[in-house]
Amino acid sequence: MKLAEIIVDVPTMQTDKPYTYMIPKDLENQISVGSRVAVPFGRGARKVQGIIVSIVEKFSLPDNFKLKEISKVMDLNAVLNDELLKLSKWLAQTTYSFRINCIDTMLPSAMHVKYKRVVNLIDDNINDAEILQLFKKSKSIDFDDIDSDKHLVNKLMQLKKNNQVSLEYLVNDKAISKKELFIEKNITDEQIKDIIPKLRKNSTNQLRLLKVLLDEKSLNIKQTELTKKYKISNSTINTAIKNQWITKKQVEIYRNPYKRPVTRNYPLKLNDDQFVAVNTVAKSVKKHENKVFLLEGVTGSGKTEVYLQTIQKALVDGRNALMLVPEISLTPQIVNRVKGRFGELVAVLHSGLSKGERYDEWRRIHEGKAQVVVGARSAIFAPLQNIGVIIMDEEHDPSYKQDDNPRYQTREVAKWRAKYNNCPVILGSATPSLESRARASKHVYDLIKLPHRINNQKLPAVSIVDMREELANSGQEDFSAPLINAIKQRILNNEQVVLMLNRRGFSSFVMCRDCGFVLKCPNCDISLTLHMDTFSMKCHYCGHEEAIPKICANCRSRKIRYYGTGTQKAQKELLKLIPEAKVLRMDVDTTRKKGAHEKLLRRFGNHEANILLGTQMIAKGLDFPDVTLVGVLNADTSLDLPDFRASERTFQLLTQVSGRAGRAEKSGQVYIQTFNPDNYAIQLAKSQNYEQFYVKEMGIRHSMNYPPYYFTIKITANGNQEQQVASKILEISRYLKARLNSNAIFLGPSPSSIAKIKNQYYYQIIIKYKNEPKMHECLEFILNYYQKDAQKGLYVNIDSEPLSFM
Ligand SMILES: Nc1ncnc2c1ncn2[C@@H]1O[C@H](COP(=O)(O)OP(=O)(O)OP(=O)(O)O)[C@@H](O)[C@H]1O
Ligand SMILES: [Zn+2]
Ligand SMILES: [Zn+2]
Repeated sequence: MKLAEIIVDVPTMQTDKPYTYMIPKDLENQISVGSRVAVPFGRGARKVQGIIVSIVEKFSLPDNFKLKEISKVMDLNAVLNDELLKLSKWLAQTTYSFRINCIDTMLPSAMHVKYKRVVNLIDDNINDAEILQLFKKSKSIDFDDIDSDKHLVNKLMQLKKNNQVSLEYLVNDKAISKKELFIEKNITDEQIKDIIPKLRKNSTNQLRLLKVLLDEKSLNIKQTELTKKYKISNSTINTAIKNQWITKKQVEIYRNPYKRPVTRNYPLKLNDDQFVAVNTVAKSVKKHENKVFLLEGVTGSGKTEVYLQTIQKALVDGRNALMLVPEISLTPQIVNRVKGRFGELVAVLHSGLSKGERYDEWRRIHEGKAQVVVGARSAIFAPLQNIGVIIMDEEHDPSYKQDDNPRYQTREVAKWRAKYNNCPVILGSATPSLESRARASKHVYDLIKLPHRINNQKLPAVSIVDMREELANSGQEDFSAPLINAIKQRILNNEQVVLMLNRRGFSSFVMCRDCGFVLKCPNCDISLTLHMDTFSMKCHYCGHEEAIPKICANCRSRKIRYYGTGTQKAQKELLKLIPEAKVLRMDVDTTRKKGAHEKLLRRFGNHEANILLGTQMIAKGLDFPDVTLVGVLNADTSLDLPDFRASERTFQLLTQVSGRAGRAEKSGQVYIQTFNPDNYAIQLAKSQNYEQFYVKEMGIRHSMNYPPYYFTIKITANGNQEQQVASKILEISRYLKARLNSNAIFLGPSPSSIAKIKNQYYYQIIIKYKNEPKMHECLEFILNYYQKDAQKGLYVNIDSEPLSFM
């Protein structure tokens, strides 16, 4: 007999210990390692999802030893191969999360299972009116629809005892593949020519159909094509089926998210630096050598072309390629460049796709039909095999770290997969993360530099505008005189402008001018954000929404002031100052609809506007030759964050956005408006000198004992009883202090910077450490030990190398 070791998904009590189940004879052929199954768990009929991690053959079991059987196989083929199964194990260990969690993250969301309870009517002769009413429409009903009705539930439980109804637990996923009806020719052209003369005179519709069949070279036509293009009615089709001329069949098709044809592009002739870069990496690709390259190339130095030609080399060697970009929907330009180069071989995974589209792309990769995968963070788990190179563009980007369980850093996963596949990784950026640059200094990574822009075009000239003076002189706080003049000049020259409003998320709010009262969310410790599109106040954490107040809730004053420089407000302001400007606004409000982002960029590319005004989302990847001016309206907001990475983020953002100017023949100019003109991050962004910034910032990190000199761990506890949460985190802190070296530095325990979200209180400790052989073991203990509290609604989370300390 065959037994399977299965990791099960029991939401209230997670564990990585596999459970053993019998494989029923009739399922033996359908099951393999890496398959998802539904299994009974615990007492009762409850079923949960599980994944098979190994299969063993046994001749007999000890007496009295009973094993439960697998109930159902959820996939026809294993969903996880050997590599991804091993990866899930490593991921669970290094991110302090549970393996089933990791597996769920690795699969497209369409495959995430839904648990459902249904009640089936067994005994038709029940004469209770209420129960009969319940089962009037169908013999099985959704238990979740009625489970709040205690009276009804009691009745049903009684009936269940009498075996008159049964309760069933179902495990289903939402993965639906799309099917379309096709018409298949059943007769040869010769036969058609025979039939035509024999048709009755008035059978004009039949005649038309036969003629189409003669003209159509292929044997398969979509039914919709027959009806729409050739205007053949469904009744004609049905008659033809009766005559056995044609048959209907269902064909599974892949949804193609890219309806717009991409223009083909061809490899460019590389400049010397690019040539060296491509060939250095290609050597490793060829030798199946596991190495990490840090490609440090200034903005507009042609990094993308280096990626594309390296991918080409891998394909020529018969291997596949994985390319990651941050939040891909934000950079349709890059997707088009990859698709335009490699066409049908490319699969794209990103959050802008519908669930179904994502699932289809995933299956294309799973079935080996795609050789190049481009995607955002979670694409690192694409089931691509035989990988020859992994590329991470903008490797410093914060979106590469997942801030929910499993809290992984994509870079680390990329390195793991590269090792498994014996291939190189390219980490590319104009402003590498300090961690990566430091590793390159220590020769853990190989550093490749592209120090010049394409065609030796100069980096744009950056001017810093002191907004303290502007405010004093003209009262202007959004647009300084030099910036306005420069914009007017560009409009006259028919050149283009990119303006960035550095938003921290909560920039627009309302405040009482008399008492300073700010409206807060009743569920979260955060002020509500003003939304002019819906004319309401919203909480970005829990979705709470209410009307914009007219009267202060605190002092009843009517003097409510709207604060914050939202993009809408900036646009209005700008049009007041320059009425002839044509402005496209790009922010969360204007890009909510699918494809809106791409459309805006296309319109800008077509010169339908001379100004693109947006939030951080315009800072990256855009490559428009006529943009000669970039303005940063408020450089300071990211500096104000109480976080040790604030300067690094600010420098990266300013350098990235500056890099949008002067990328082609015309040279570029940048204005950075700031209230902190002397800050080093802003000063160094002026010279766009990454290396200098790196040295300076490393000095500060060293003196403050911050990463990359220290490793960091953040432990958070949350629950709805503040007292319990606080004492839990204290307990954890004591436990660790007793076991770690005395030179480990503890920050906290303290409330998190947003101490309450959705009525949950958050407390945290941060530990900075150098060498702690016991750390891993201690954290695993904490993770497992506090599972018992999860059932009571008290949660403990561990974040290894958190992005921020907030
Ligand atoms: N060898 C080359 N010859 C001519 N043009 C090139 C070459 N390589 C790249 N380019 C062009 O130079 C421009 C900038 O290149 P690319 O967008 O790859 O830069 P990048 O380094 O990725 O920039 P950023 O980091 O700012 O996004 C693009 O329009 C690209 O087509
Ligand atoms: Zn007030
Ligand atoms: Zn809220």
